[in-house]
Amino acid sequence: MRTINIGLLGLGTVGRGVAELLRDNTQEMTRRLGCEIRISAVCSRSQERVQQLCPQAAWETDPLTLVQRDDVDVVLELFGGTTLAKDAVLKAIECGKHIVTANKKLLAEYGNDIFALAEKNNVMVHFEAAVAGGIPVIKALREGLAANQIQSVAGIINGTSNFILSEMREKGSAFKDVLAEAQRLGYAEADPTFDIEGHDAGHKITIMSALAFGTPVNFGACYLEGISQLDSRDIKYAEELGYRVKLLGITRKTEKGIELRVHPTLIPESRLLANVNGVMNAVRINANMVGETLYYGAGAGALPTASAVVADLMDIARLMNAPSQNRVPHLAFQPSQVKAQNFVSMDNISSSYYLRVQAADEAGVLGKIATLLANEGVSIEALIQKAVLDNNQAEIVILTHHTIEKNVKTAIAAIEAQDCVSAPVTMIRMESLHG
Ligand SMILES: NC(=O)C1=CN([C@@H]2O[C@H](COP(=O)(O)OP(=O)(O)OC[C@H]3O[C@@H](n4cnc5c(N)ncnc54)[C@H](O)[C@@H]3O)[C@@H](O)[C@H]2O)C=CC1
Ligand SMILES: N[C@@H](CC=O)C(=O)O
Ligand code: NA
Repeated sequence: MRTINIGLLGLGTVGRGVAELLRDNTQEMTRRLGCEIRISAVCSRSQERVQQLCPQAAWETDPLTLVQRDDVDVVLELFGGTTLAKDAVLKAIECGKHIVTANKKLLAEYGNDIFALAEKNNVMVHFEAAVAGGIPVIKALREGLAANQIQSVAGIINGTSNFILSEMREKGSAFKDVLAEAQRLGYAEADPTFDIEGHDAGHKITIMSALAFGTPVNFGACYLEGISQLDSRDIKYAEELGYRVKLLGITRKTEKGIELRVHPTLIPESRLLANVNGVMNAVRINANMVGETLYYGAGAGALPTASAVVADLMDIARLMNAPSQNRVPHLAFQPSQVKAQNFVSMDNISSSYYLRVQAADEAGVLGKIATLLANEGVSIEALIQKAVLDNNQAEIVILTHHTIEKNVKTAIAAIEAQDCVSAPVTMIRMESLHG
């Protein structure tokens, strides 16, 4: 029976998961695949860990040496980061080795160079684990939905942020307290900036946007706004109005161009996405033939992520001897058809908005605010006045109809300039999820 030899870079959370999966599922995988997968070499900082998890594999300390070994056919890049991981991936491709990576940062920032080099060297780079971990959403975008024109992708694609938002809603806790809890439970990184400021979700939606619309990967075009500034009051008020607040990655094709953004978003509580809680992920894709499809599951964790890594490995094993035209293109479209397109600036996106205004609790204030919104063509869908605060202050919560973002921003600036308004206006975008 044919054997595919693997070189494994990194034996951290995901690397360990891969080693355990290959140990526990070998028989079933071989039945499906018709060939054997063997880890022949591992680059890890600890030899003891290699002996413990991959006793049959050689220990390498230098990633560039590992990728050049004759007994490595496919390199699994599970280091993370964009320094050594990038050097090792590029070197491996130059040596004609196929790649499986879980590294969304690497692909969102350097994917174009990596895929171009892979095309040139006739190798495959697979990356299912990089987006929504164990959920096969890359497979869906590249293959399952290949007969469609994709219209939009929207997803809860950062488990740490979703855990924090779920706890804030259920327990009314403050952001910083839940973050500490997420760190204690091991969900968030010691430096959780990447998760909570939207970078991780931005990397993932950037990759999905390229696959959906046939563009180069363009992380620079992605608007990022995380959850660190969210106040639990807004989550509570949103809930009273029938909405949940989620950190969404959104990409959408419009007449003006492609929208690509990550930000906290109000979603009607009846929608499935609004009910994805804790560390779970979900991605909703709208496409012109199939309509709406939704993908839900574990977006992180050793074994769910390993499930995606090893499925990629199995795809590569099947296609290794196939002519290159039989392979699925890296960015879903033929390389010659991957074309840059206009991205819509945030000022020009169309959305509805949740606004919270803190103002003097006196006659005429509501009317003044409504007029300032109307002056910019912003129409109000709902308006409630919340509890009277100290010092004769009230909070006014407004939901708007769909409008262009720059109109809302101009209206907010005018509202904030009023003497009766005593704090910056809170603005959260709302998602109608109509495609
Ligand atoms: N942890 C998760 O649930 C998920 C992780 N990912 C991605 O998978 C990749 C790996 O993530 P984790 O396993 O969580 O990270 P990790 O930090 O647990 O593991 C990385 C491992 O690589 C090792 N490493 C890094 N540079 C090395 C070097 N020069 N020589 C030897 N060893 C080196 C580290 O010591 C560590 O053991 C990242 O790109 C991450 O974004 C993707 C989806 C989910
Ligand atoms: N940090 C990520 C896990 C990997 O993608 C998350 O919290 O979802
Ligand atoms: Na995935």
